Amino acid sequence: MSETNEIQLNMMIIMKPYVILNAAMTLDGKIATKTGSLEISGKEDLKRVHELRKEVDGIMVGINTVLVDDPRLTVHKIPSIKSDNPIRIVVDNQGRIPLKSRILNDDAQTIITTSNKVKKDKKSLEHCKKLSKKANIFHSKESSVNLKELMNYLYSKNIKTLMLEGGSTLNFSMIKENLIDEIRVCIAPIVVGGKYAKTLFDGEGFDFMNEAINLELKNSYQLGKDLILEYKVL
Ligand SMILES: NC(=O)c1ccc[n+]([C@@H]2O[C@H](COP(=O)([O-])OP(=O)(O)OC[C@H]3O[C@@H](n4cnc5c(N)ncnc54)[C@H](O)[C@@H]3O)[C@@H](O)[C@H]2O)c1
Ligand SMILES: Nc1nc(=O)c(N)c(NC[C@H](O)[C@H](O)[C@H](O)COP(=O)(O)O)[nH]1
Repeated sequence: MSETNEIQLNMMIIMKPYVILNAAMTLDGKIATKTGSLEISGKEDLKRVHELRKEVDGIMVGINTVLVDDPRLTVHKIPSIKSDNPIRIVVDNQGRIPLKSRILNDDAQTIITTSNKVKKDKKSLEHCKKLSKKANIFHSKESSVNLKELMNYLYSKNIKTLMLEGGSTLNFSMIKENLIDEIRVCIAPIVVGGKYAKTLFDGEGFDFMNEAINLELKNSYQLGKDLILEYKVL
């Protein structure tokens, strides 16, 4: 894993963490069913995911993943100690994380990143005040979190390697901004279908194939019943 790299923000060259997107999907590319049910990968894959969580400095998800899954984002499926847990980051424009969410527990530090929508709404502002007792808050000045600015902020907080764990909307925003360095995907031998089920990348998508992000397959192997594919983003 190369540790750091550079990006351009407002004509300036800034530093960002090395970002690995990790996800589990069905053969038909779904990362959850339309109801949010998500037991996709096998126990061997979950161990691989937790080994990766242990290796990185930070782990990031979008607000919908927190609302749907209530994840801990800690290392708990392999032997570990508290200091193995990466710093957790949630991209949450309006500061909607419920105070009882497991991501706010004491097992690791949490950074919540919000947008200028918070300052325009009294209720959000009050909720964010409560959240700030349990997490650090990064306020983006724009109406949707500026991901390049966020990457630079995380780098300044010593997060040199970052695992991105979804969901589909944040995955697309991150790849569109050229912020992902590597993709590791677990393909489970199942099919669920459903046009409303989330896929690995949703968001608005590109209009033309010539806008597609190019990848290079670096490694592939079978793990239990699943297939692991590792790509470098070109
Ligand atoms: N199988 C897997 O590996 C896996 C992993 C994680 C999540 N999931 C699933 O993904 C689903 C959630 O995905 P989703 O797409 O609904 O939501 P998401 O988790 O990607 O969160 C998206 C939200 O983040 C906020 N956001 C703020 N700034 C943003 C920006 N710059 N770009 C993008 N988003 C920004 C917005 O409110 C946006 O709606 C859940 O069902 C979850 O179970 C699956
Ligand atoms: N590798 C993998 N296989 C799956 O079958 C699946 N559904 C996920 N999904 C990841 C998602 O981010 C979940 O929200 C967390 O895995 C929740 O669990 P934690 O308490 O954080 O361990 N990941």
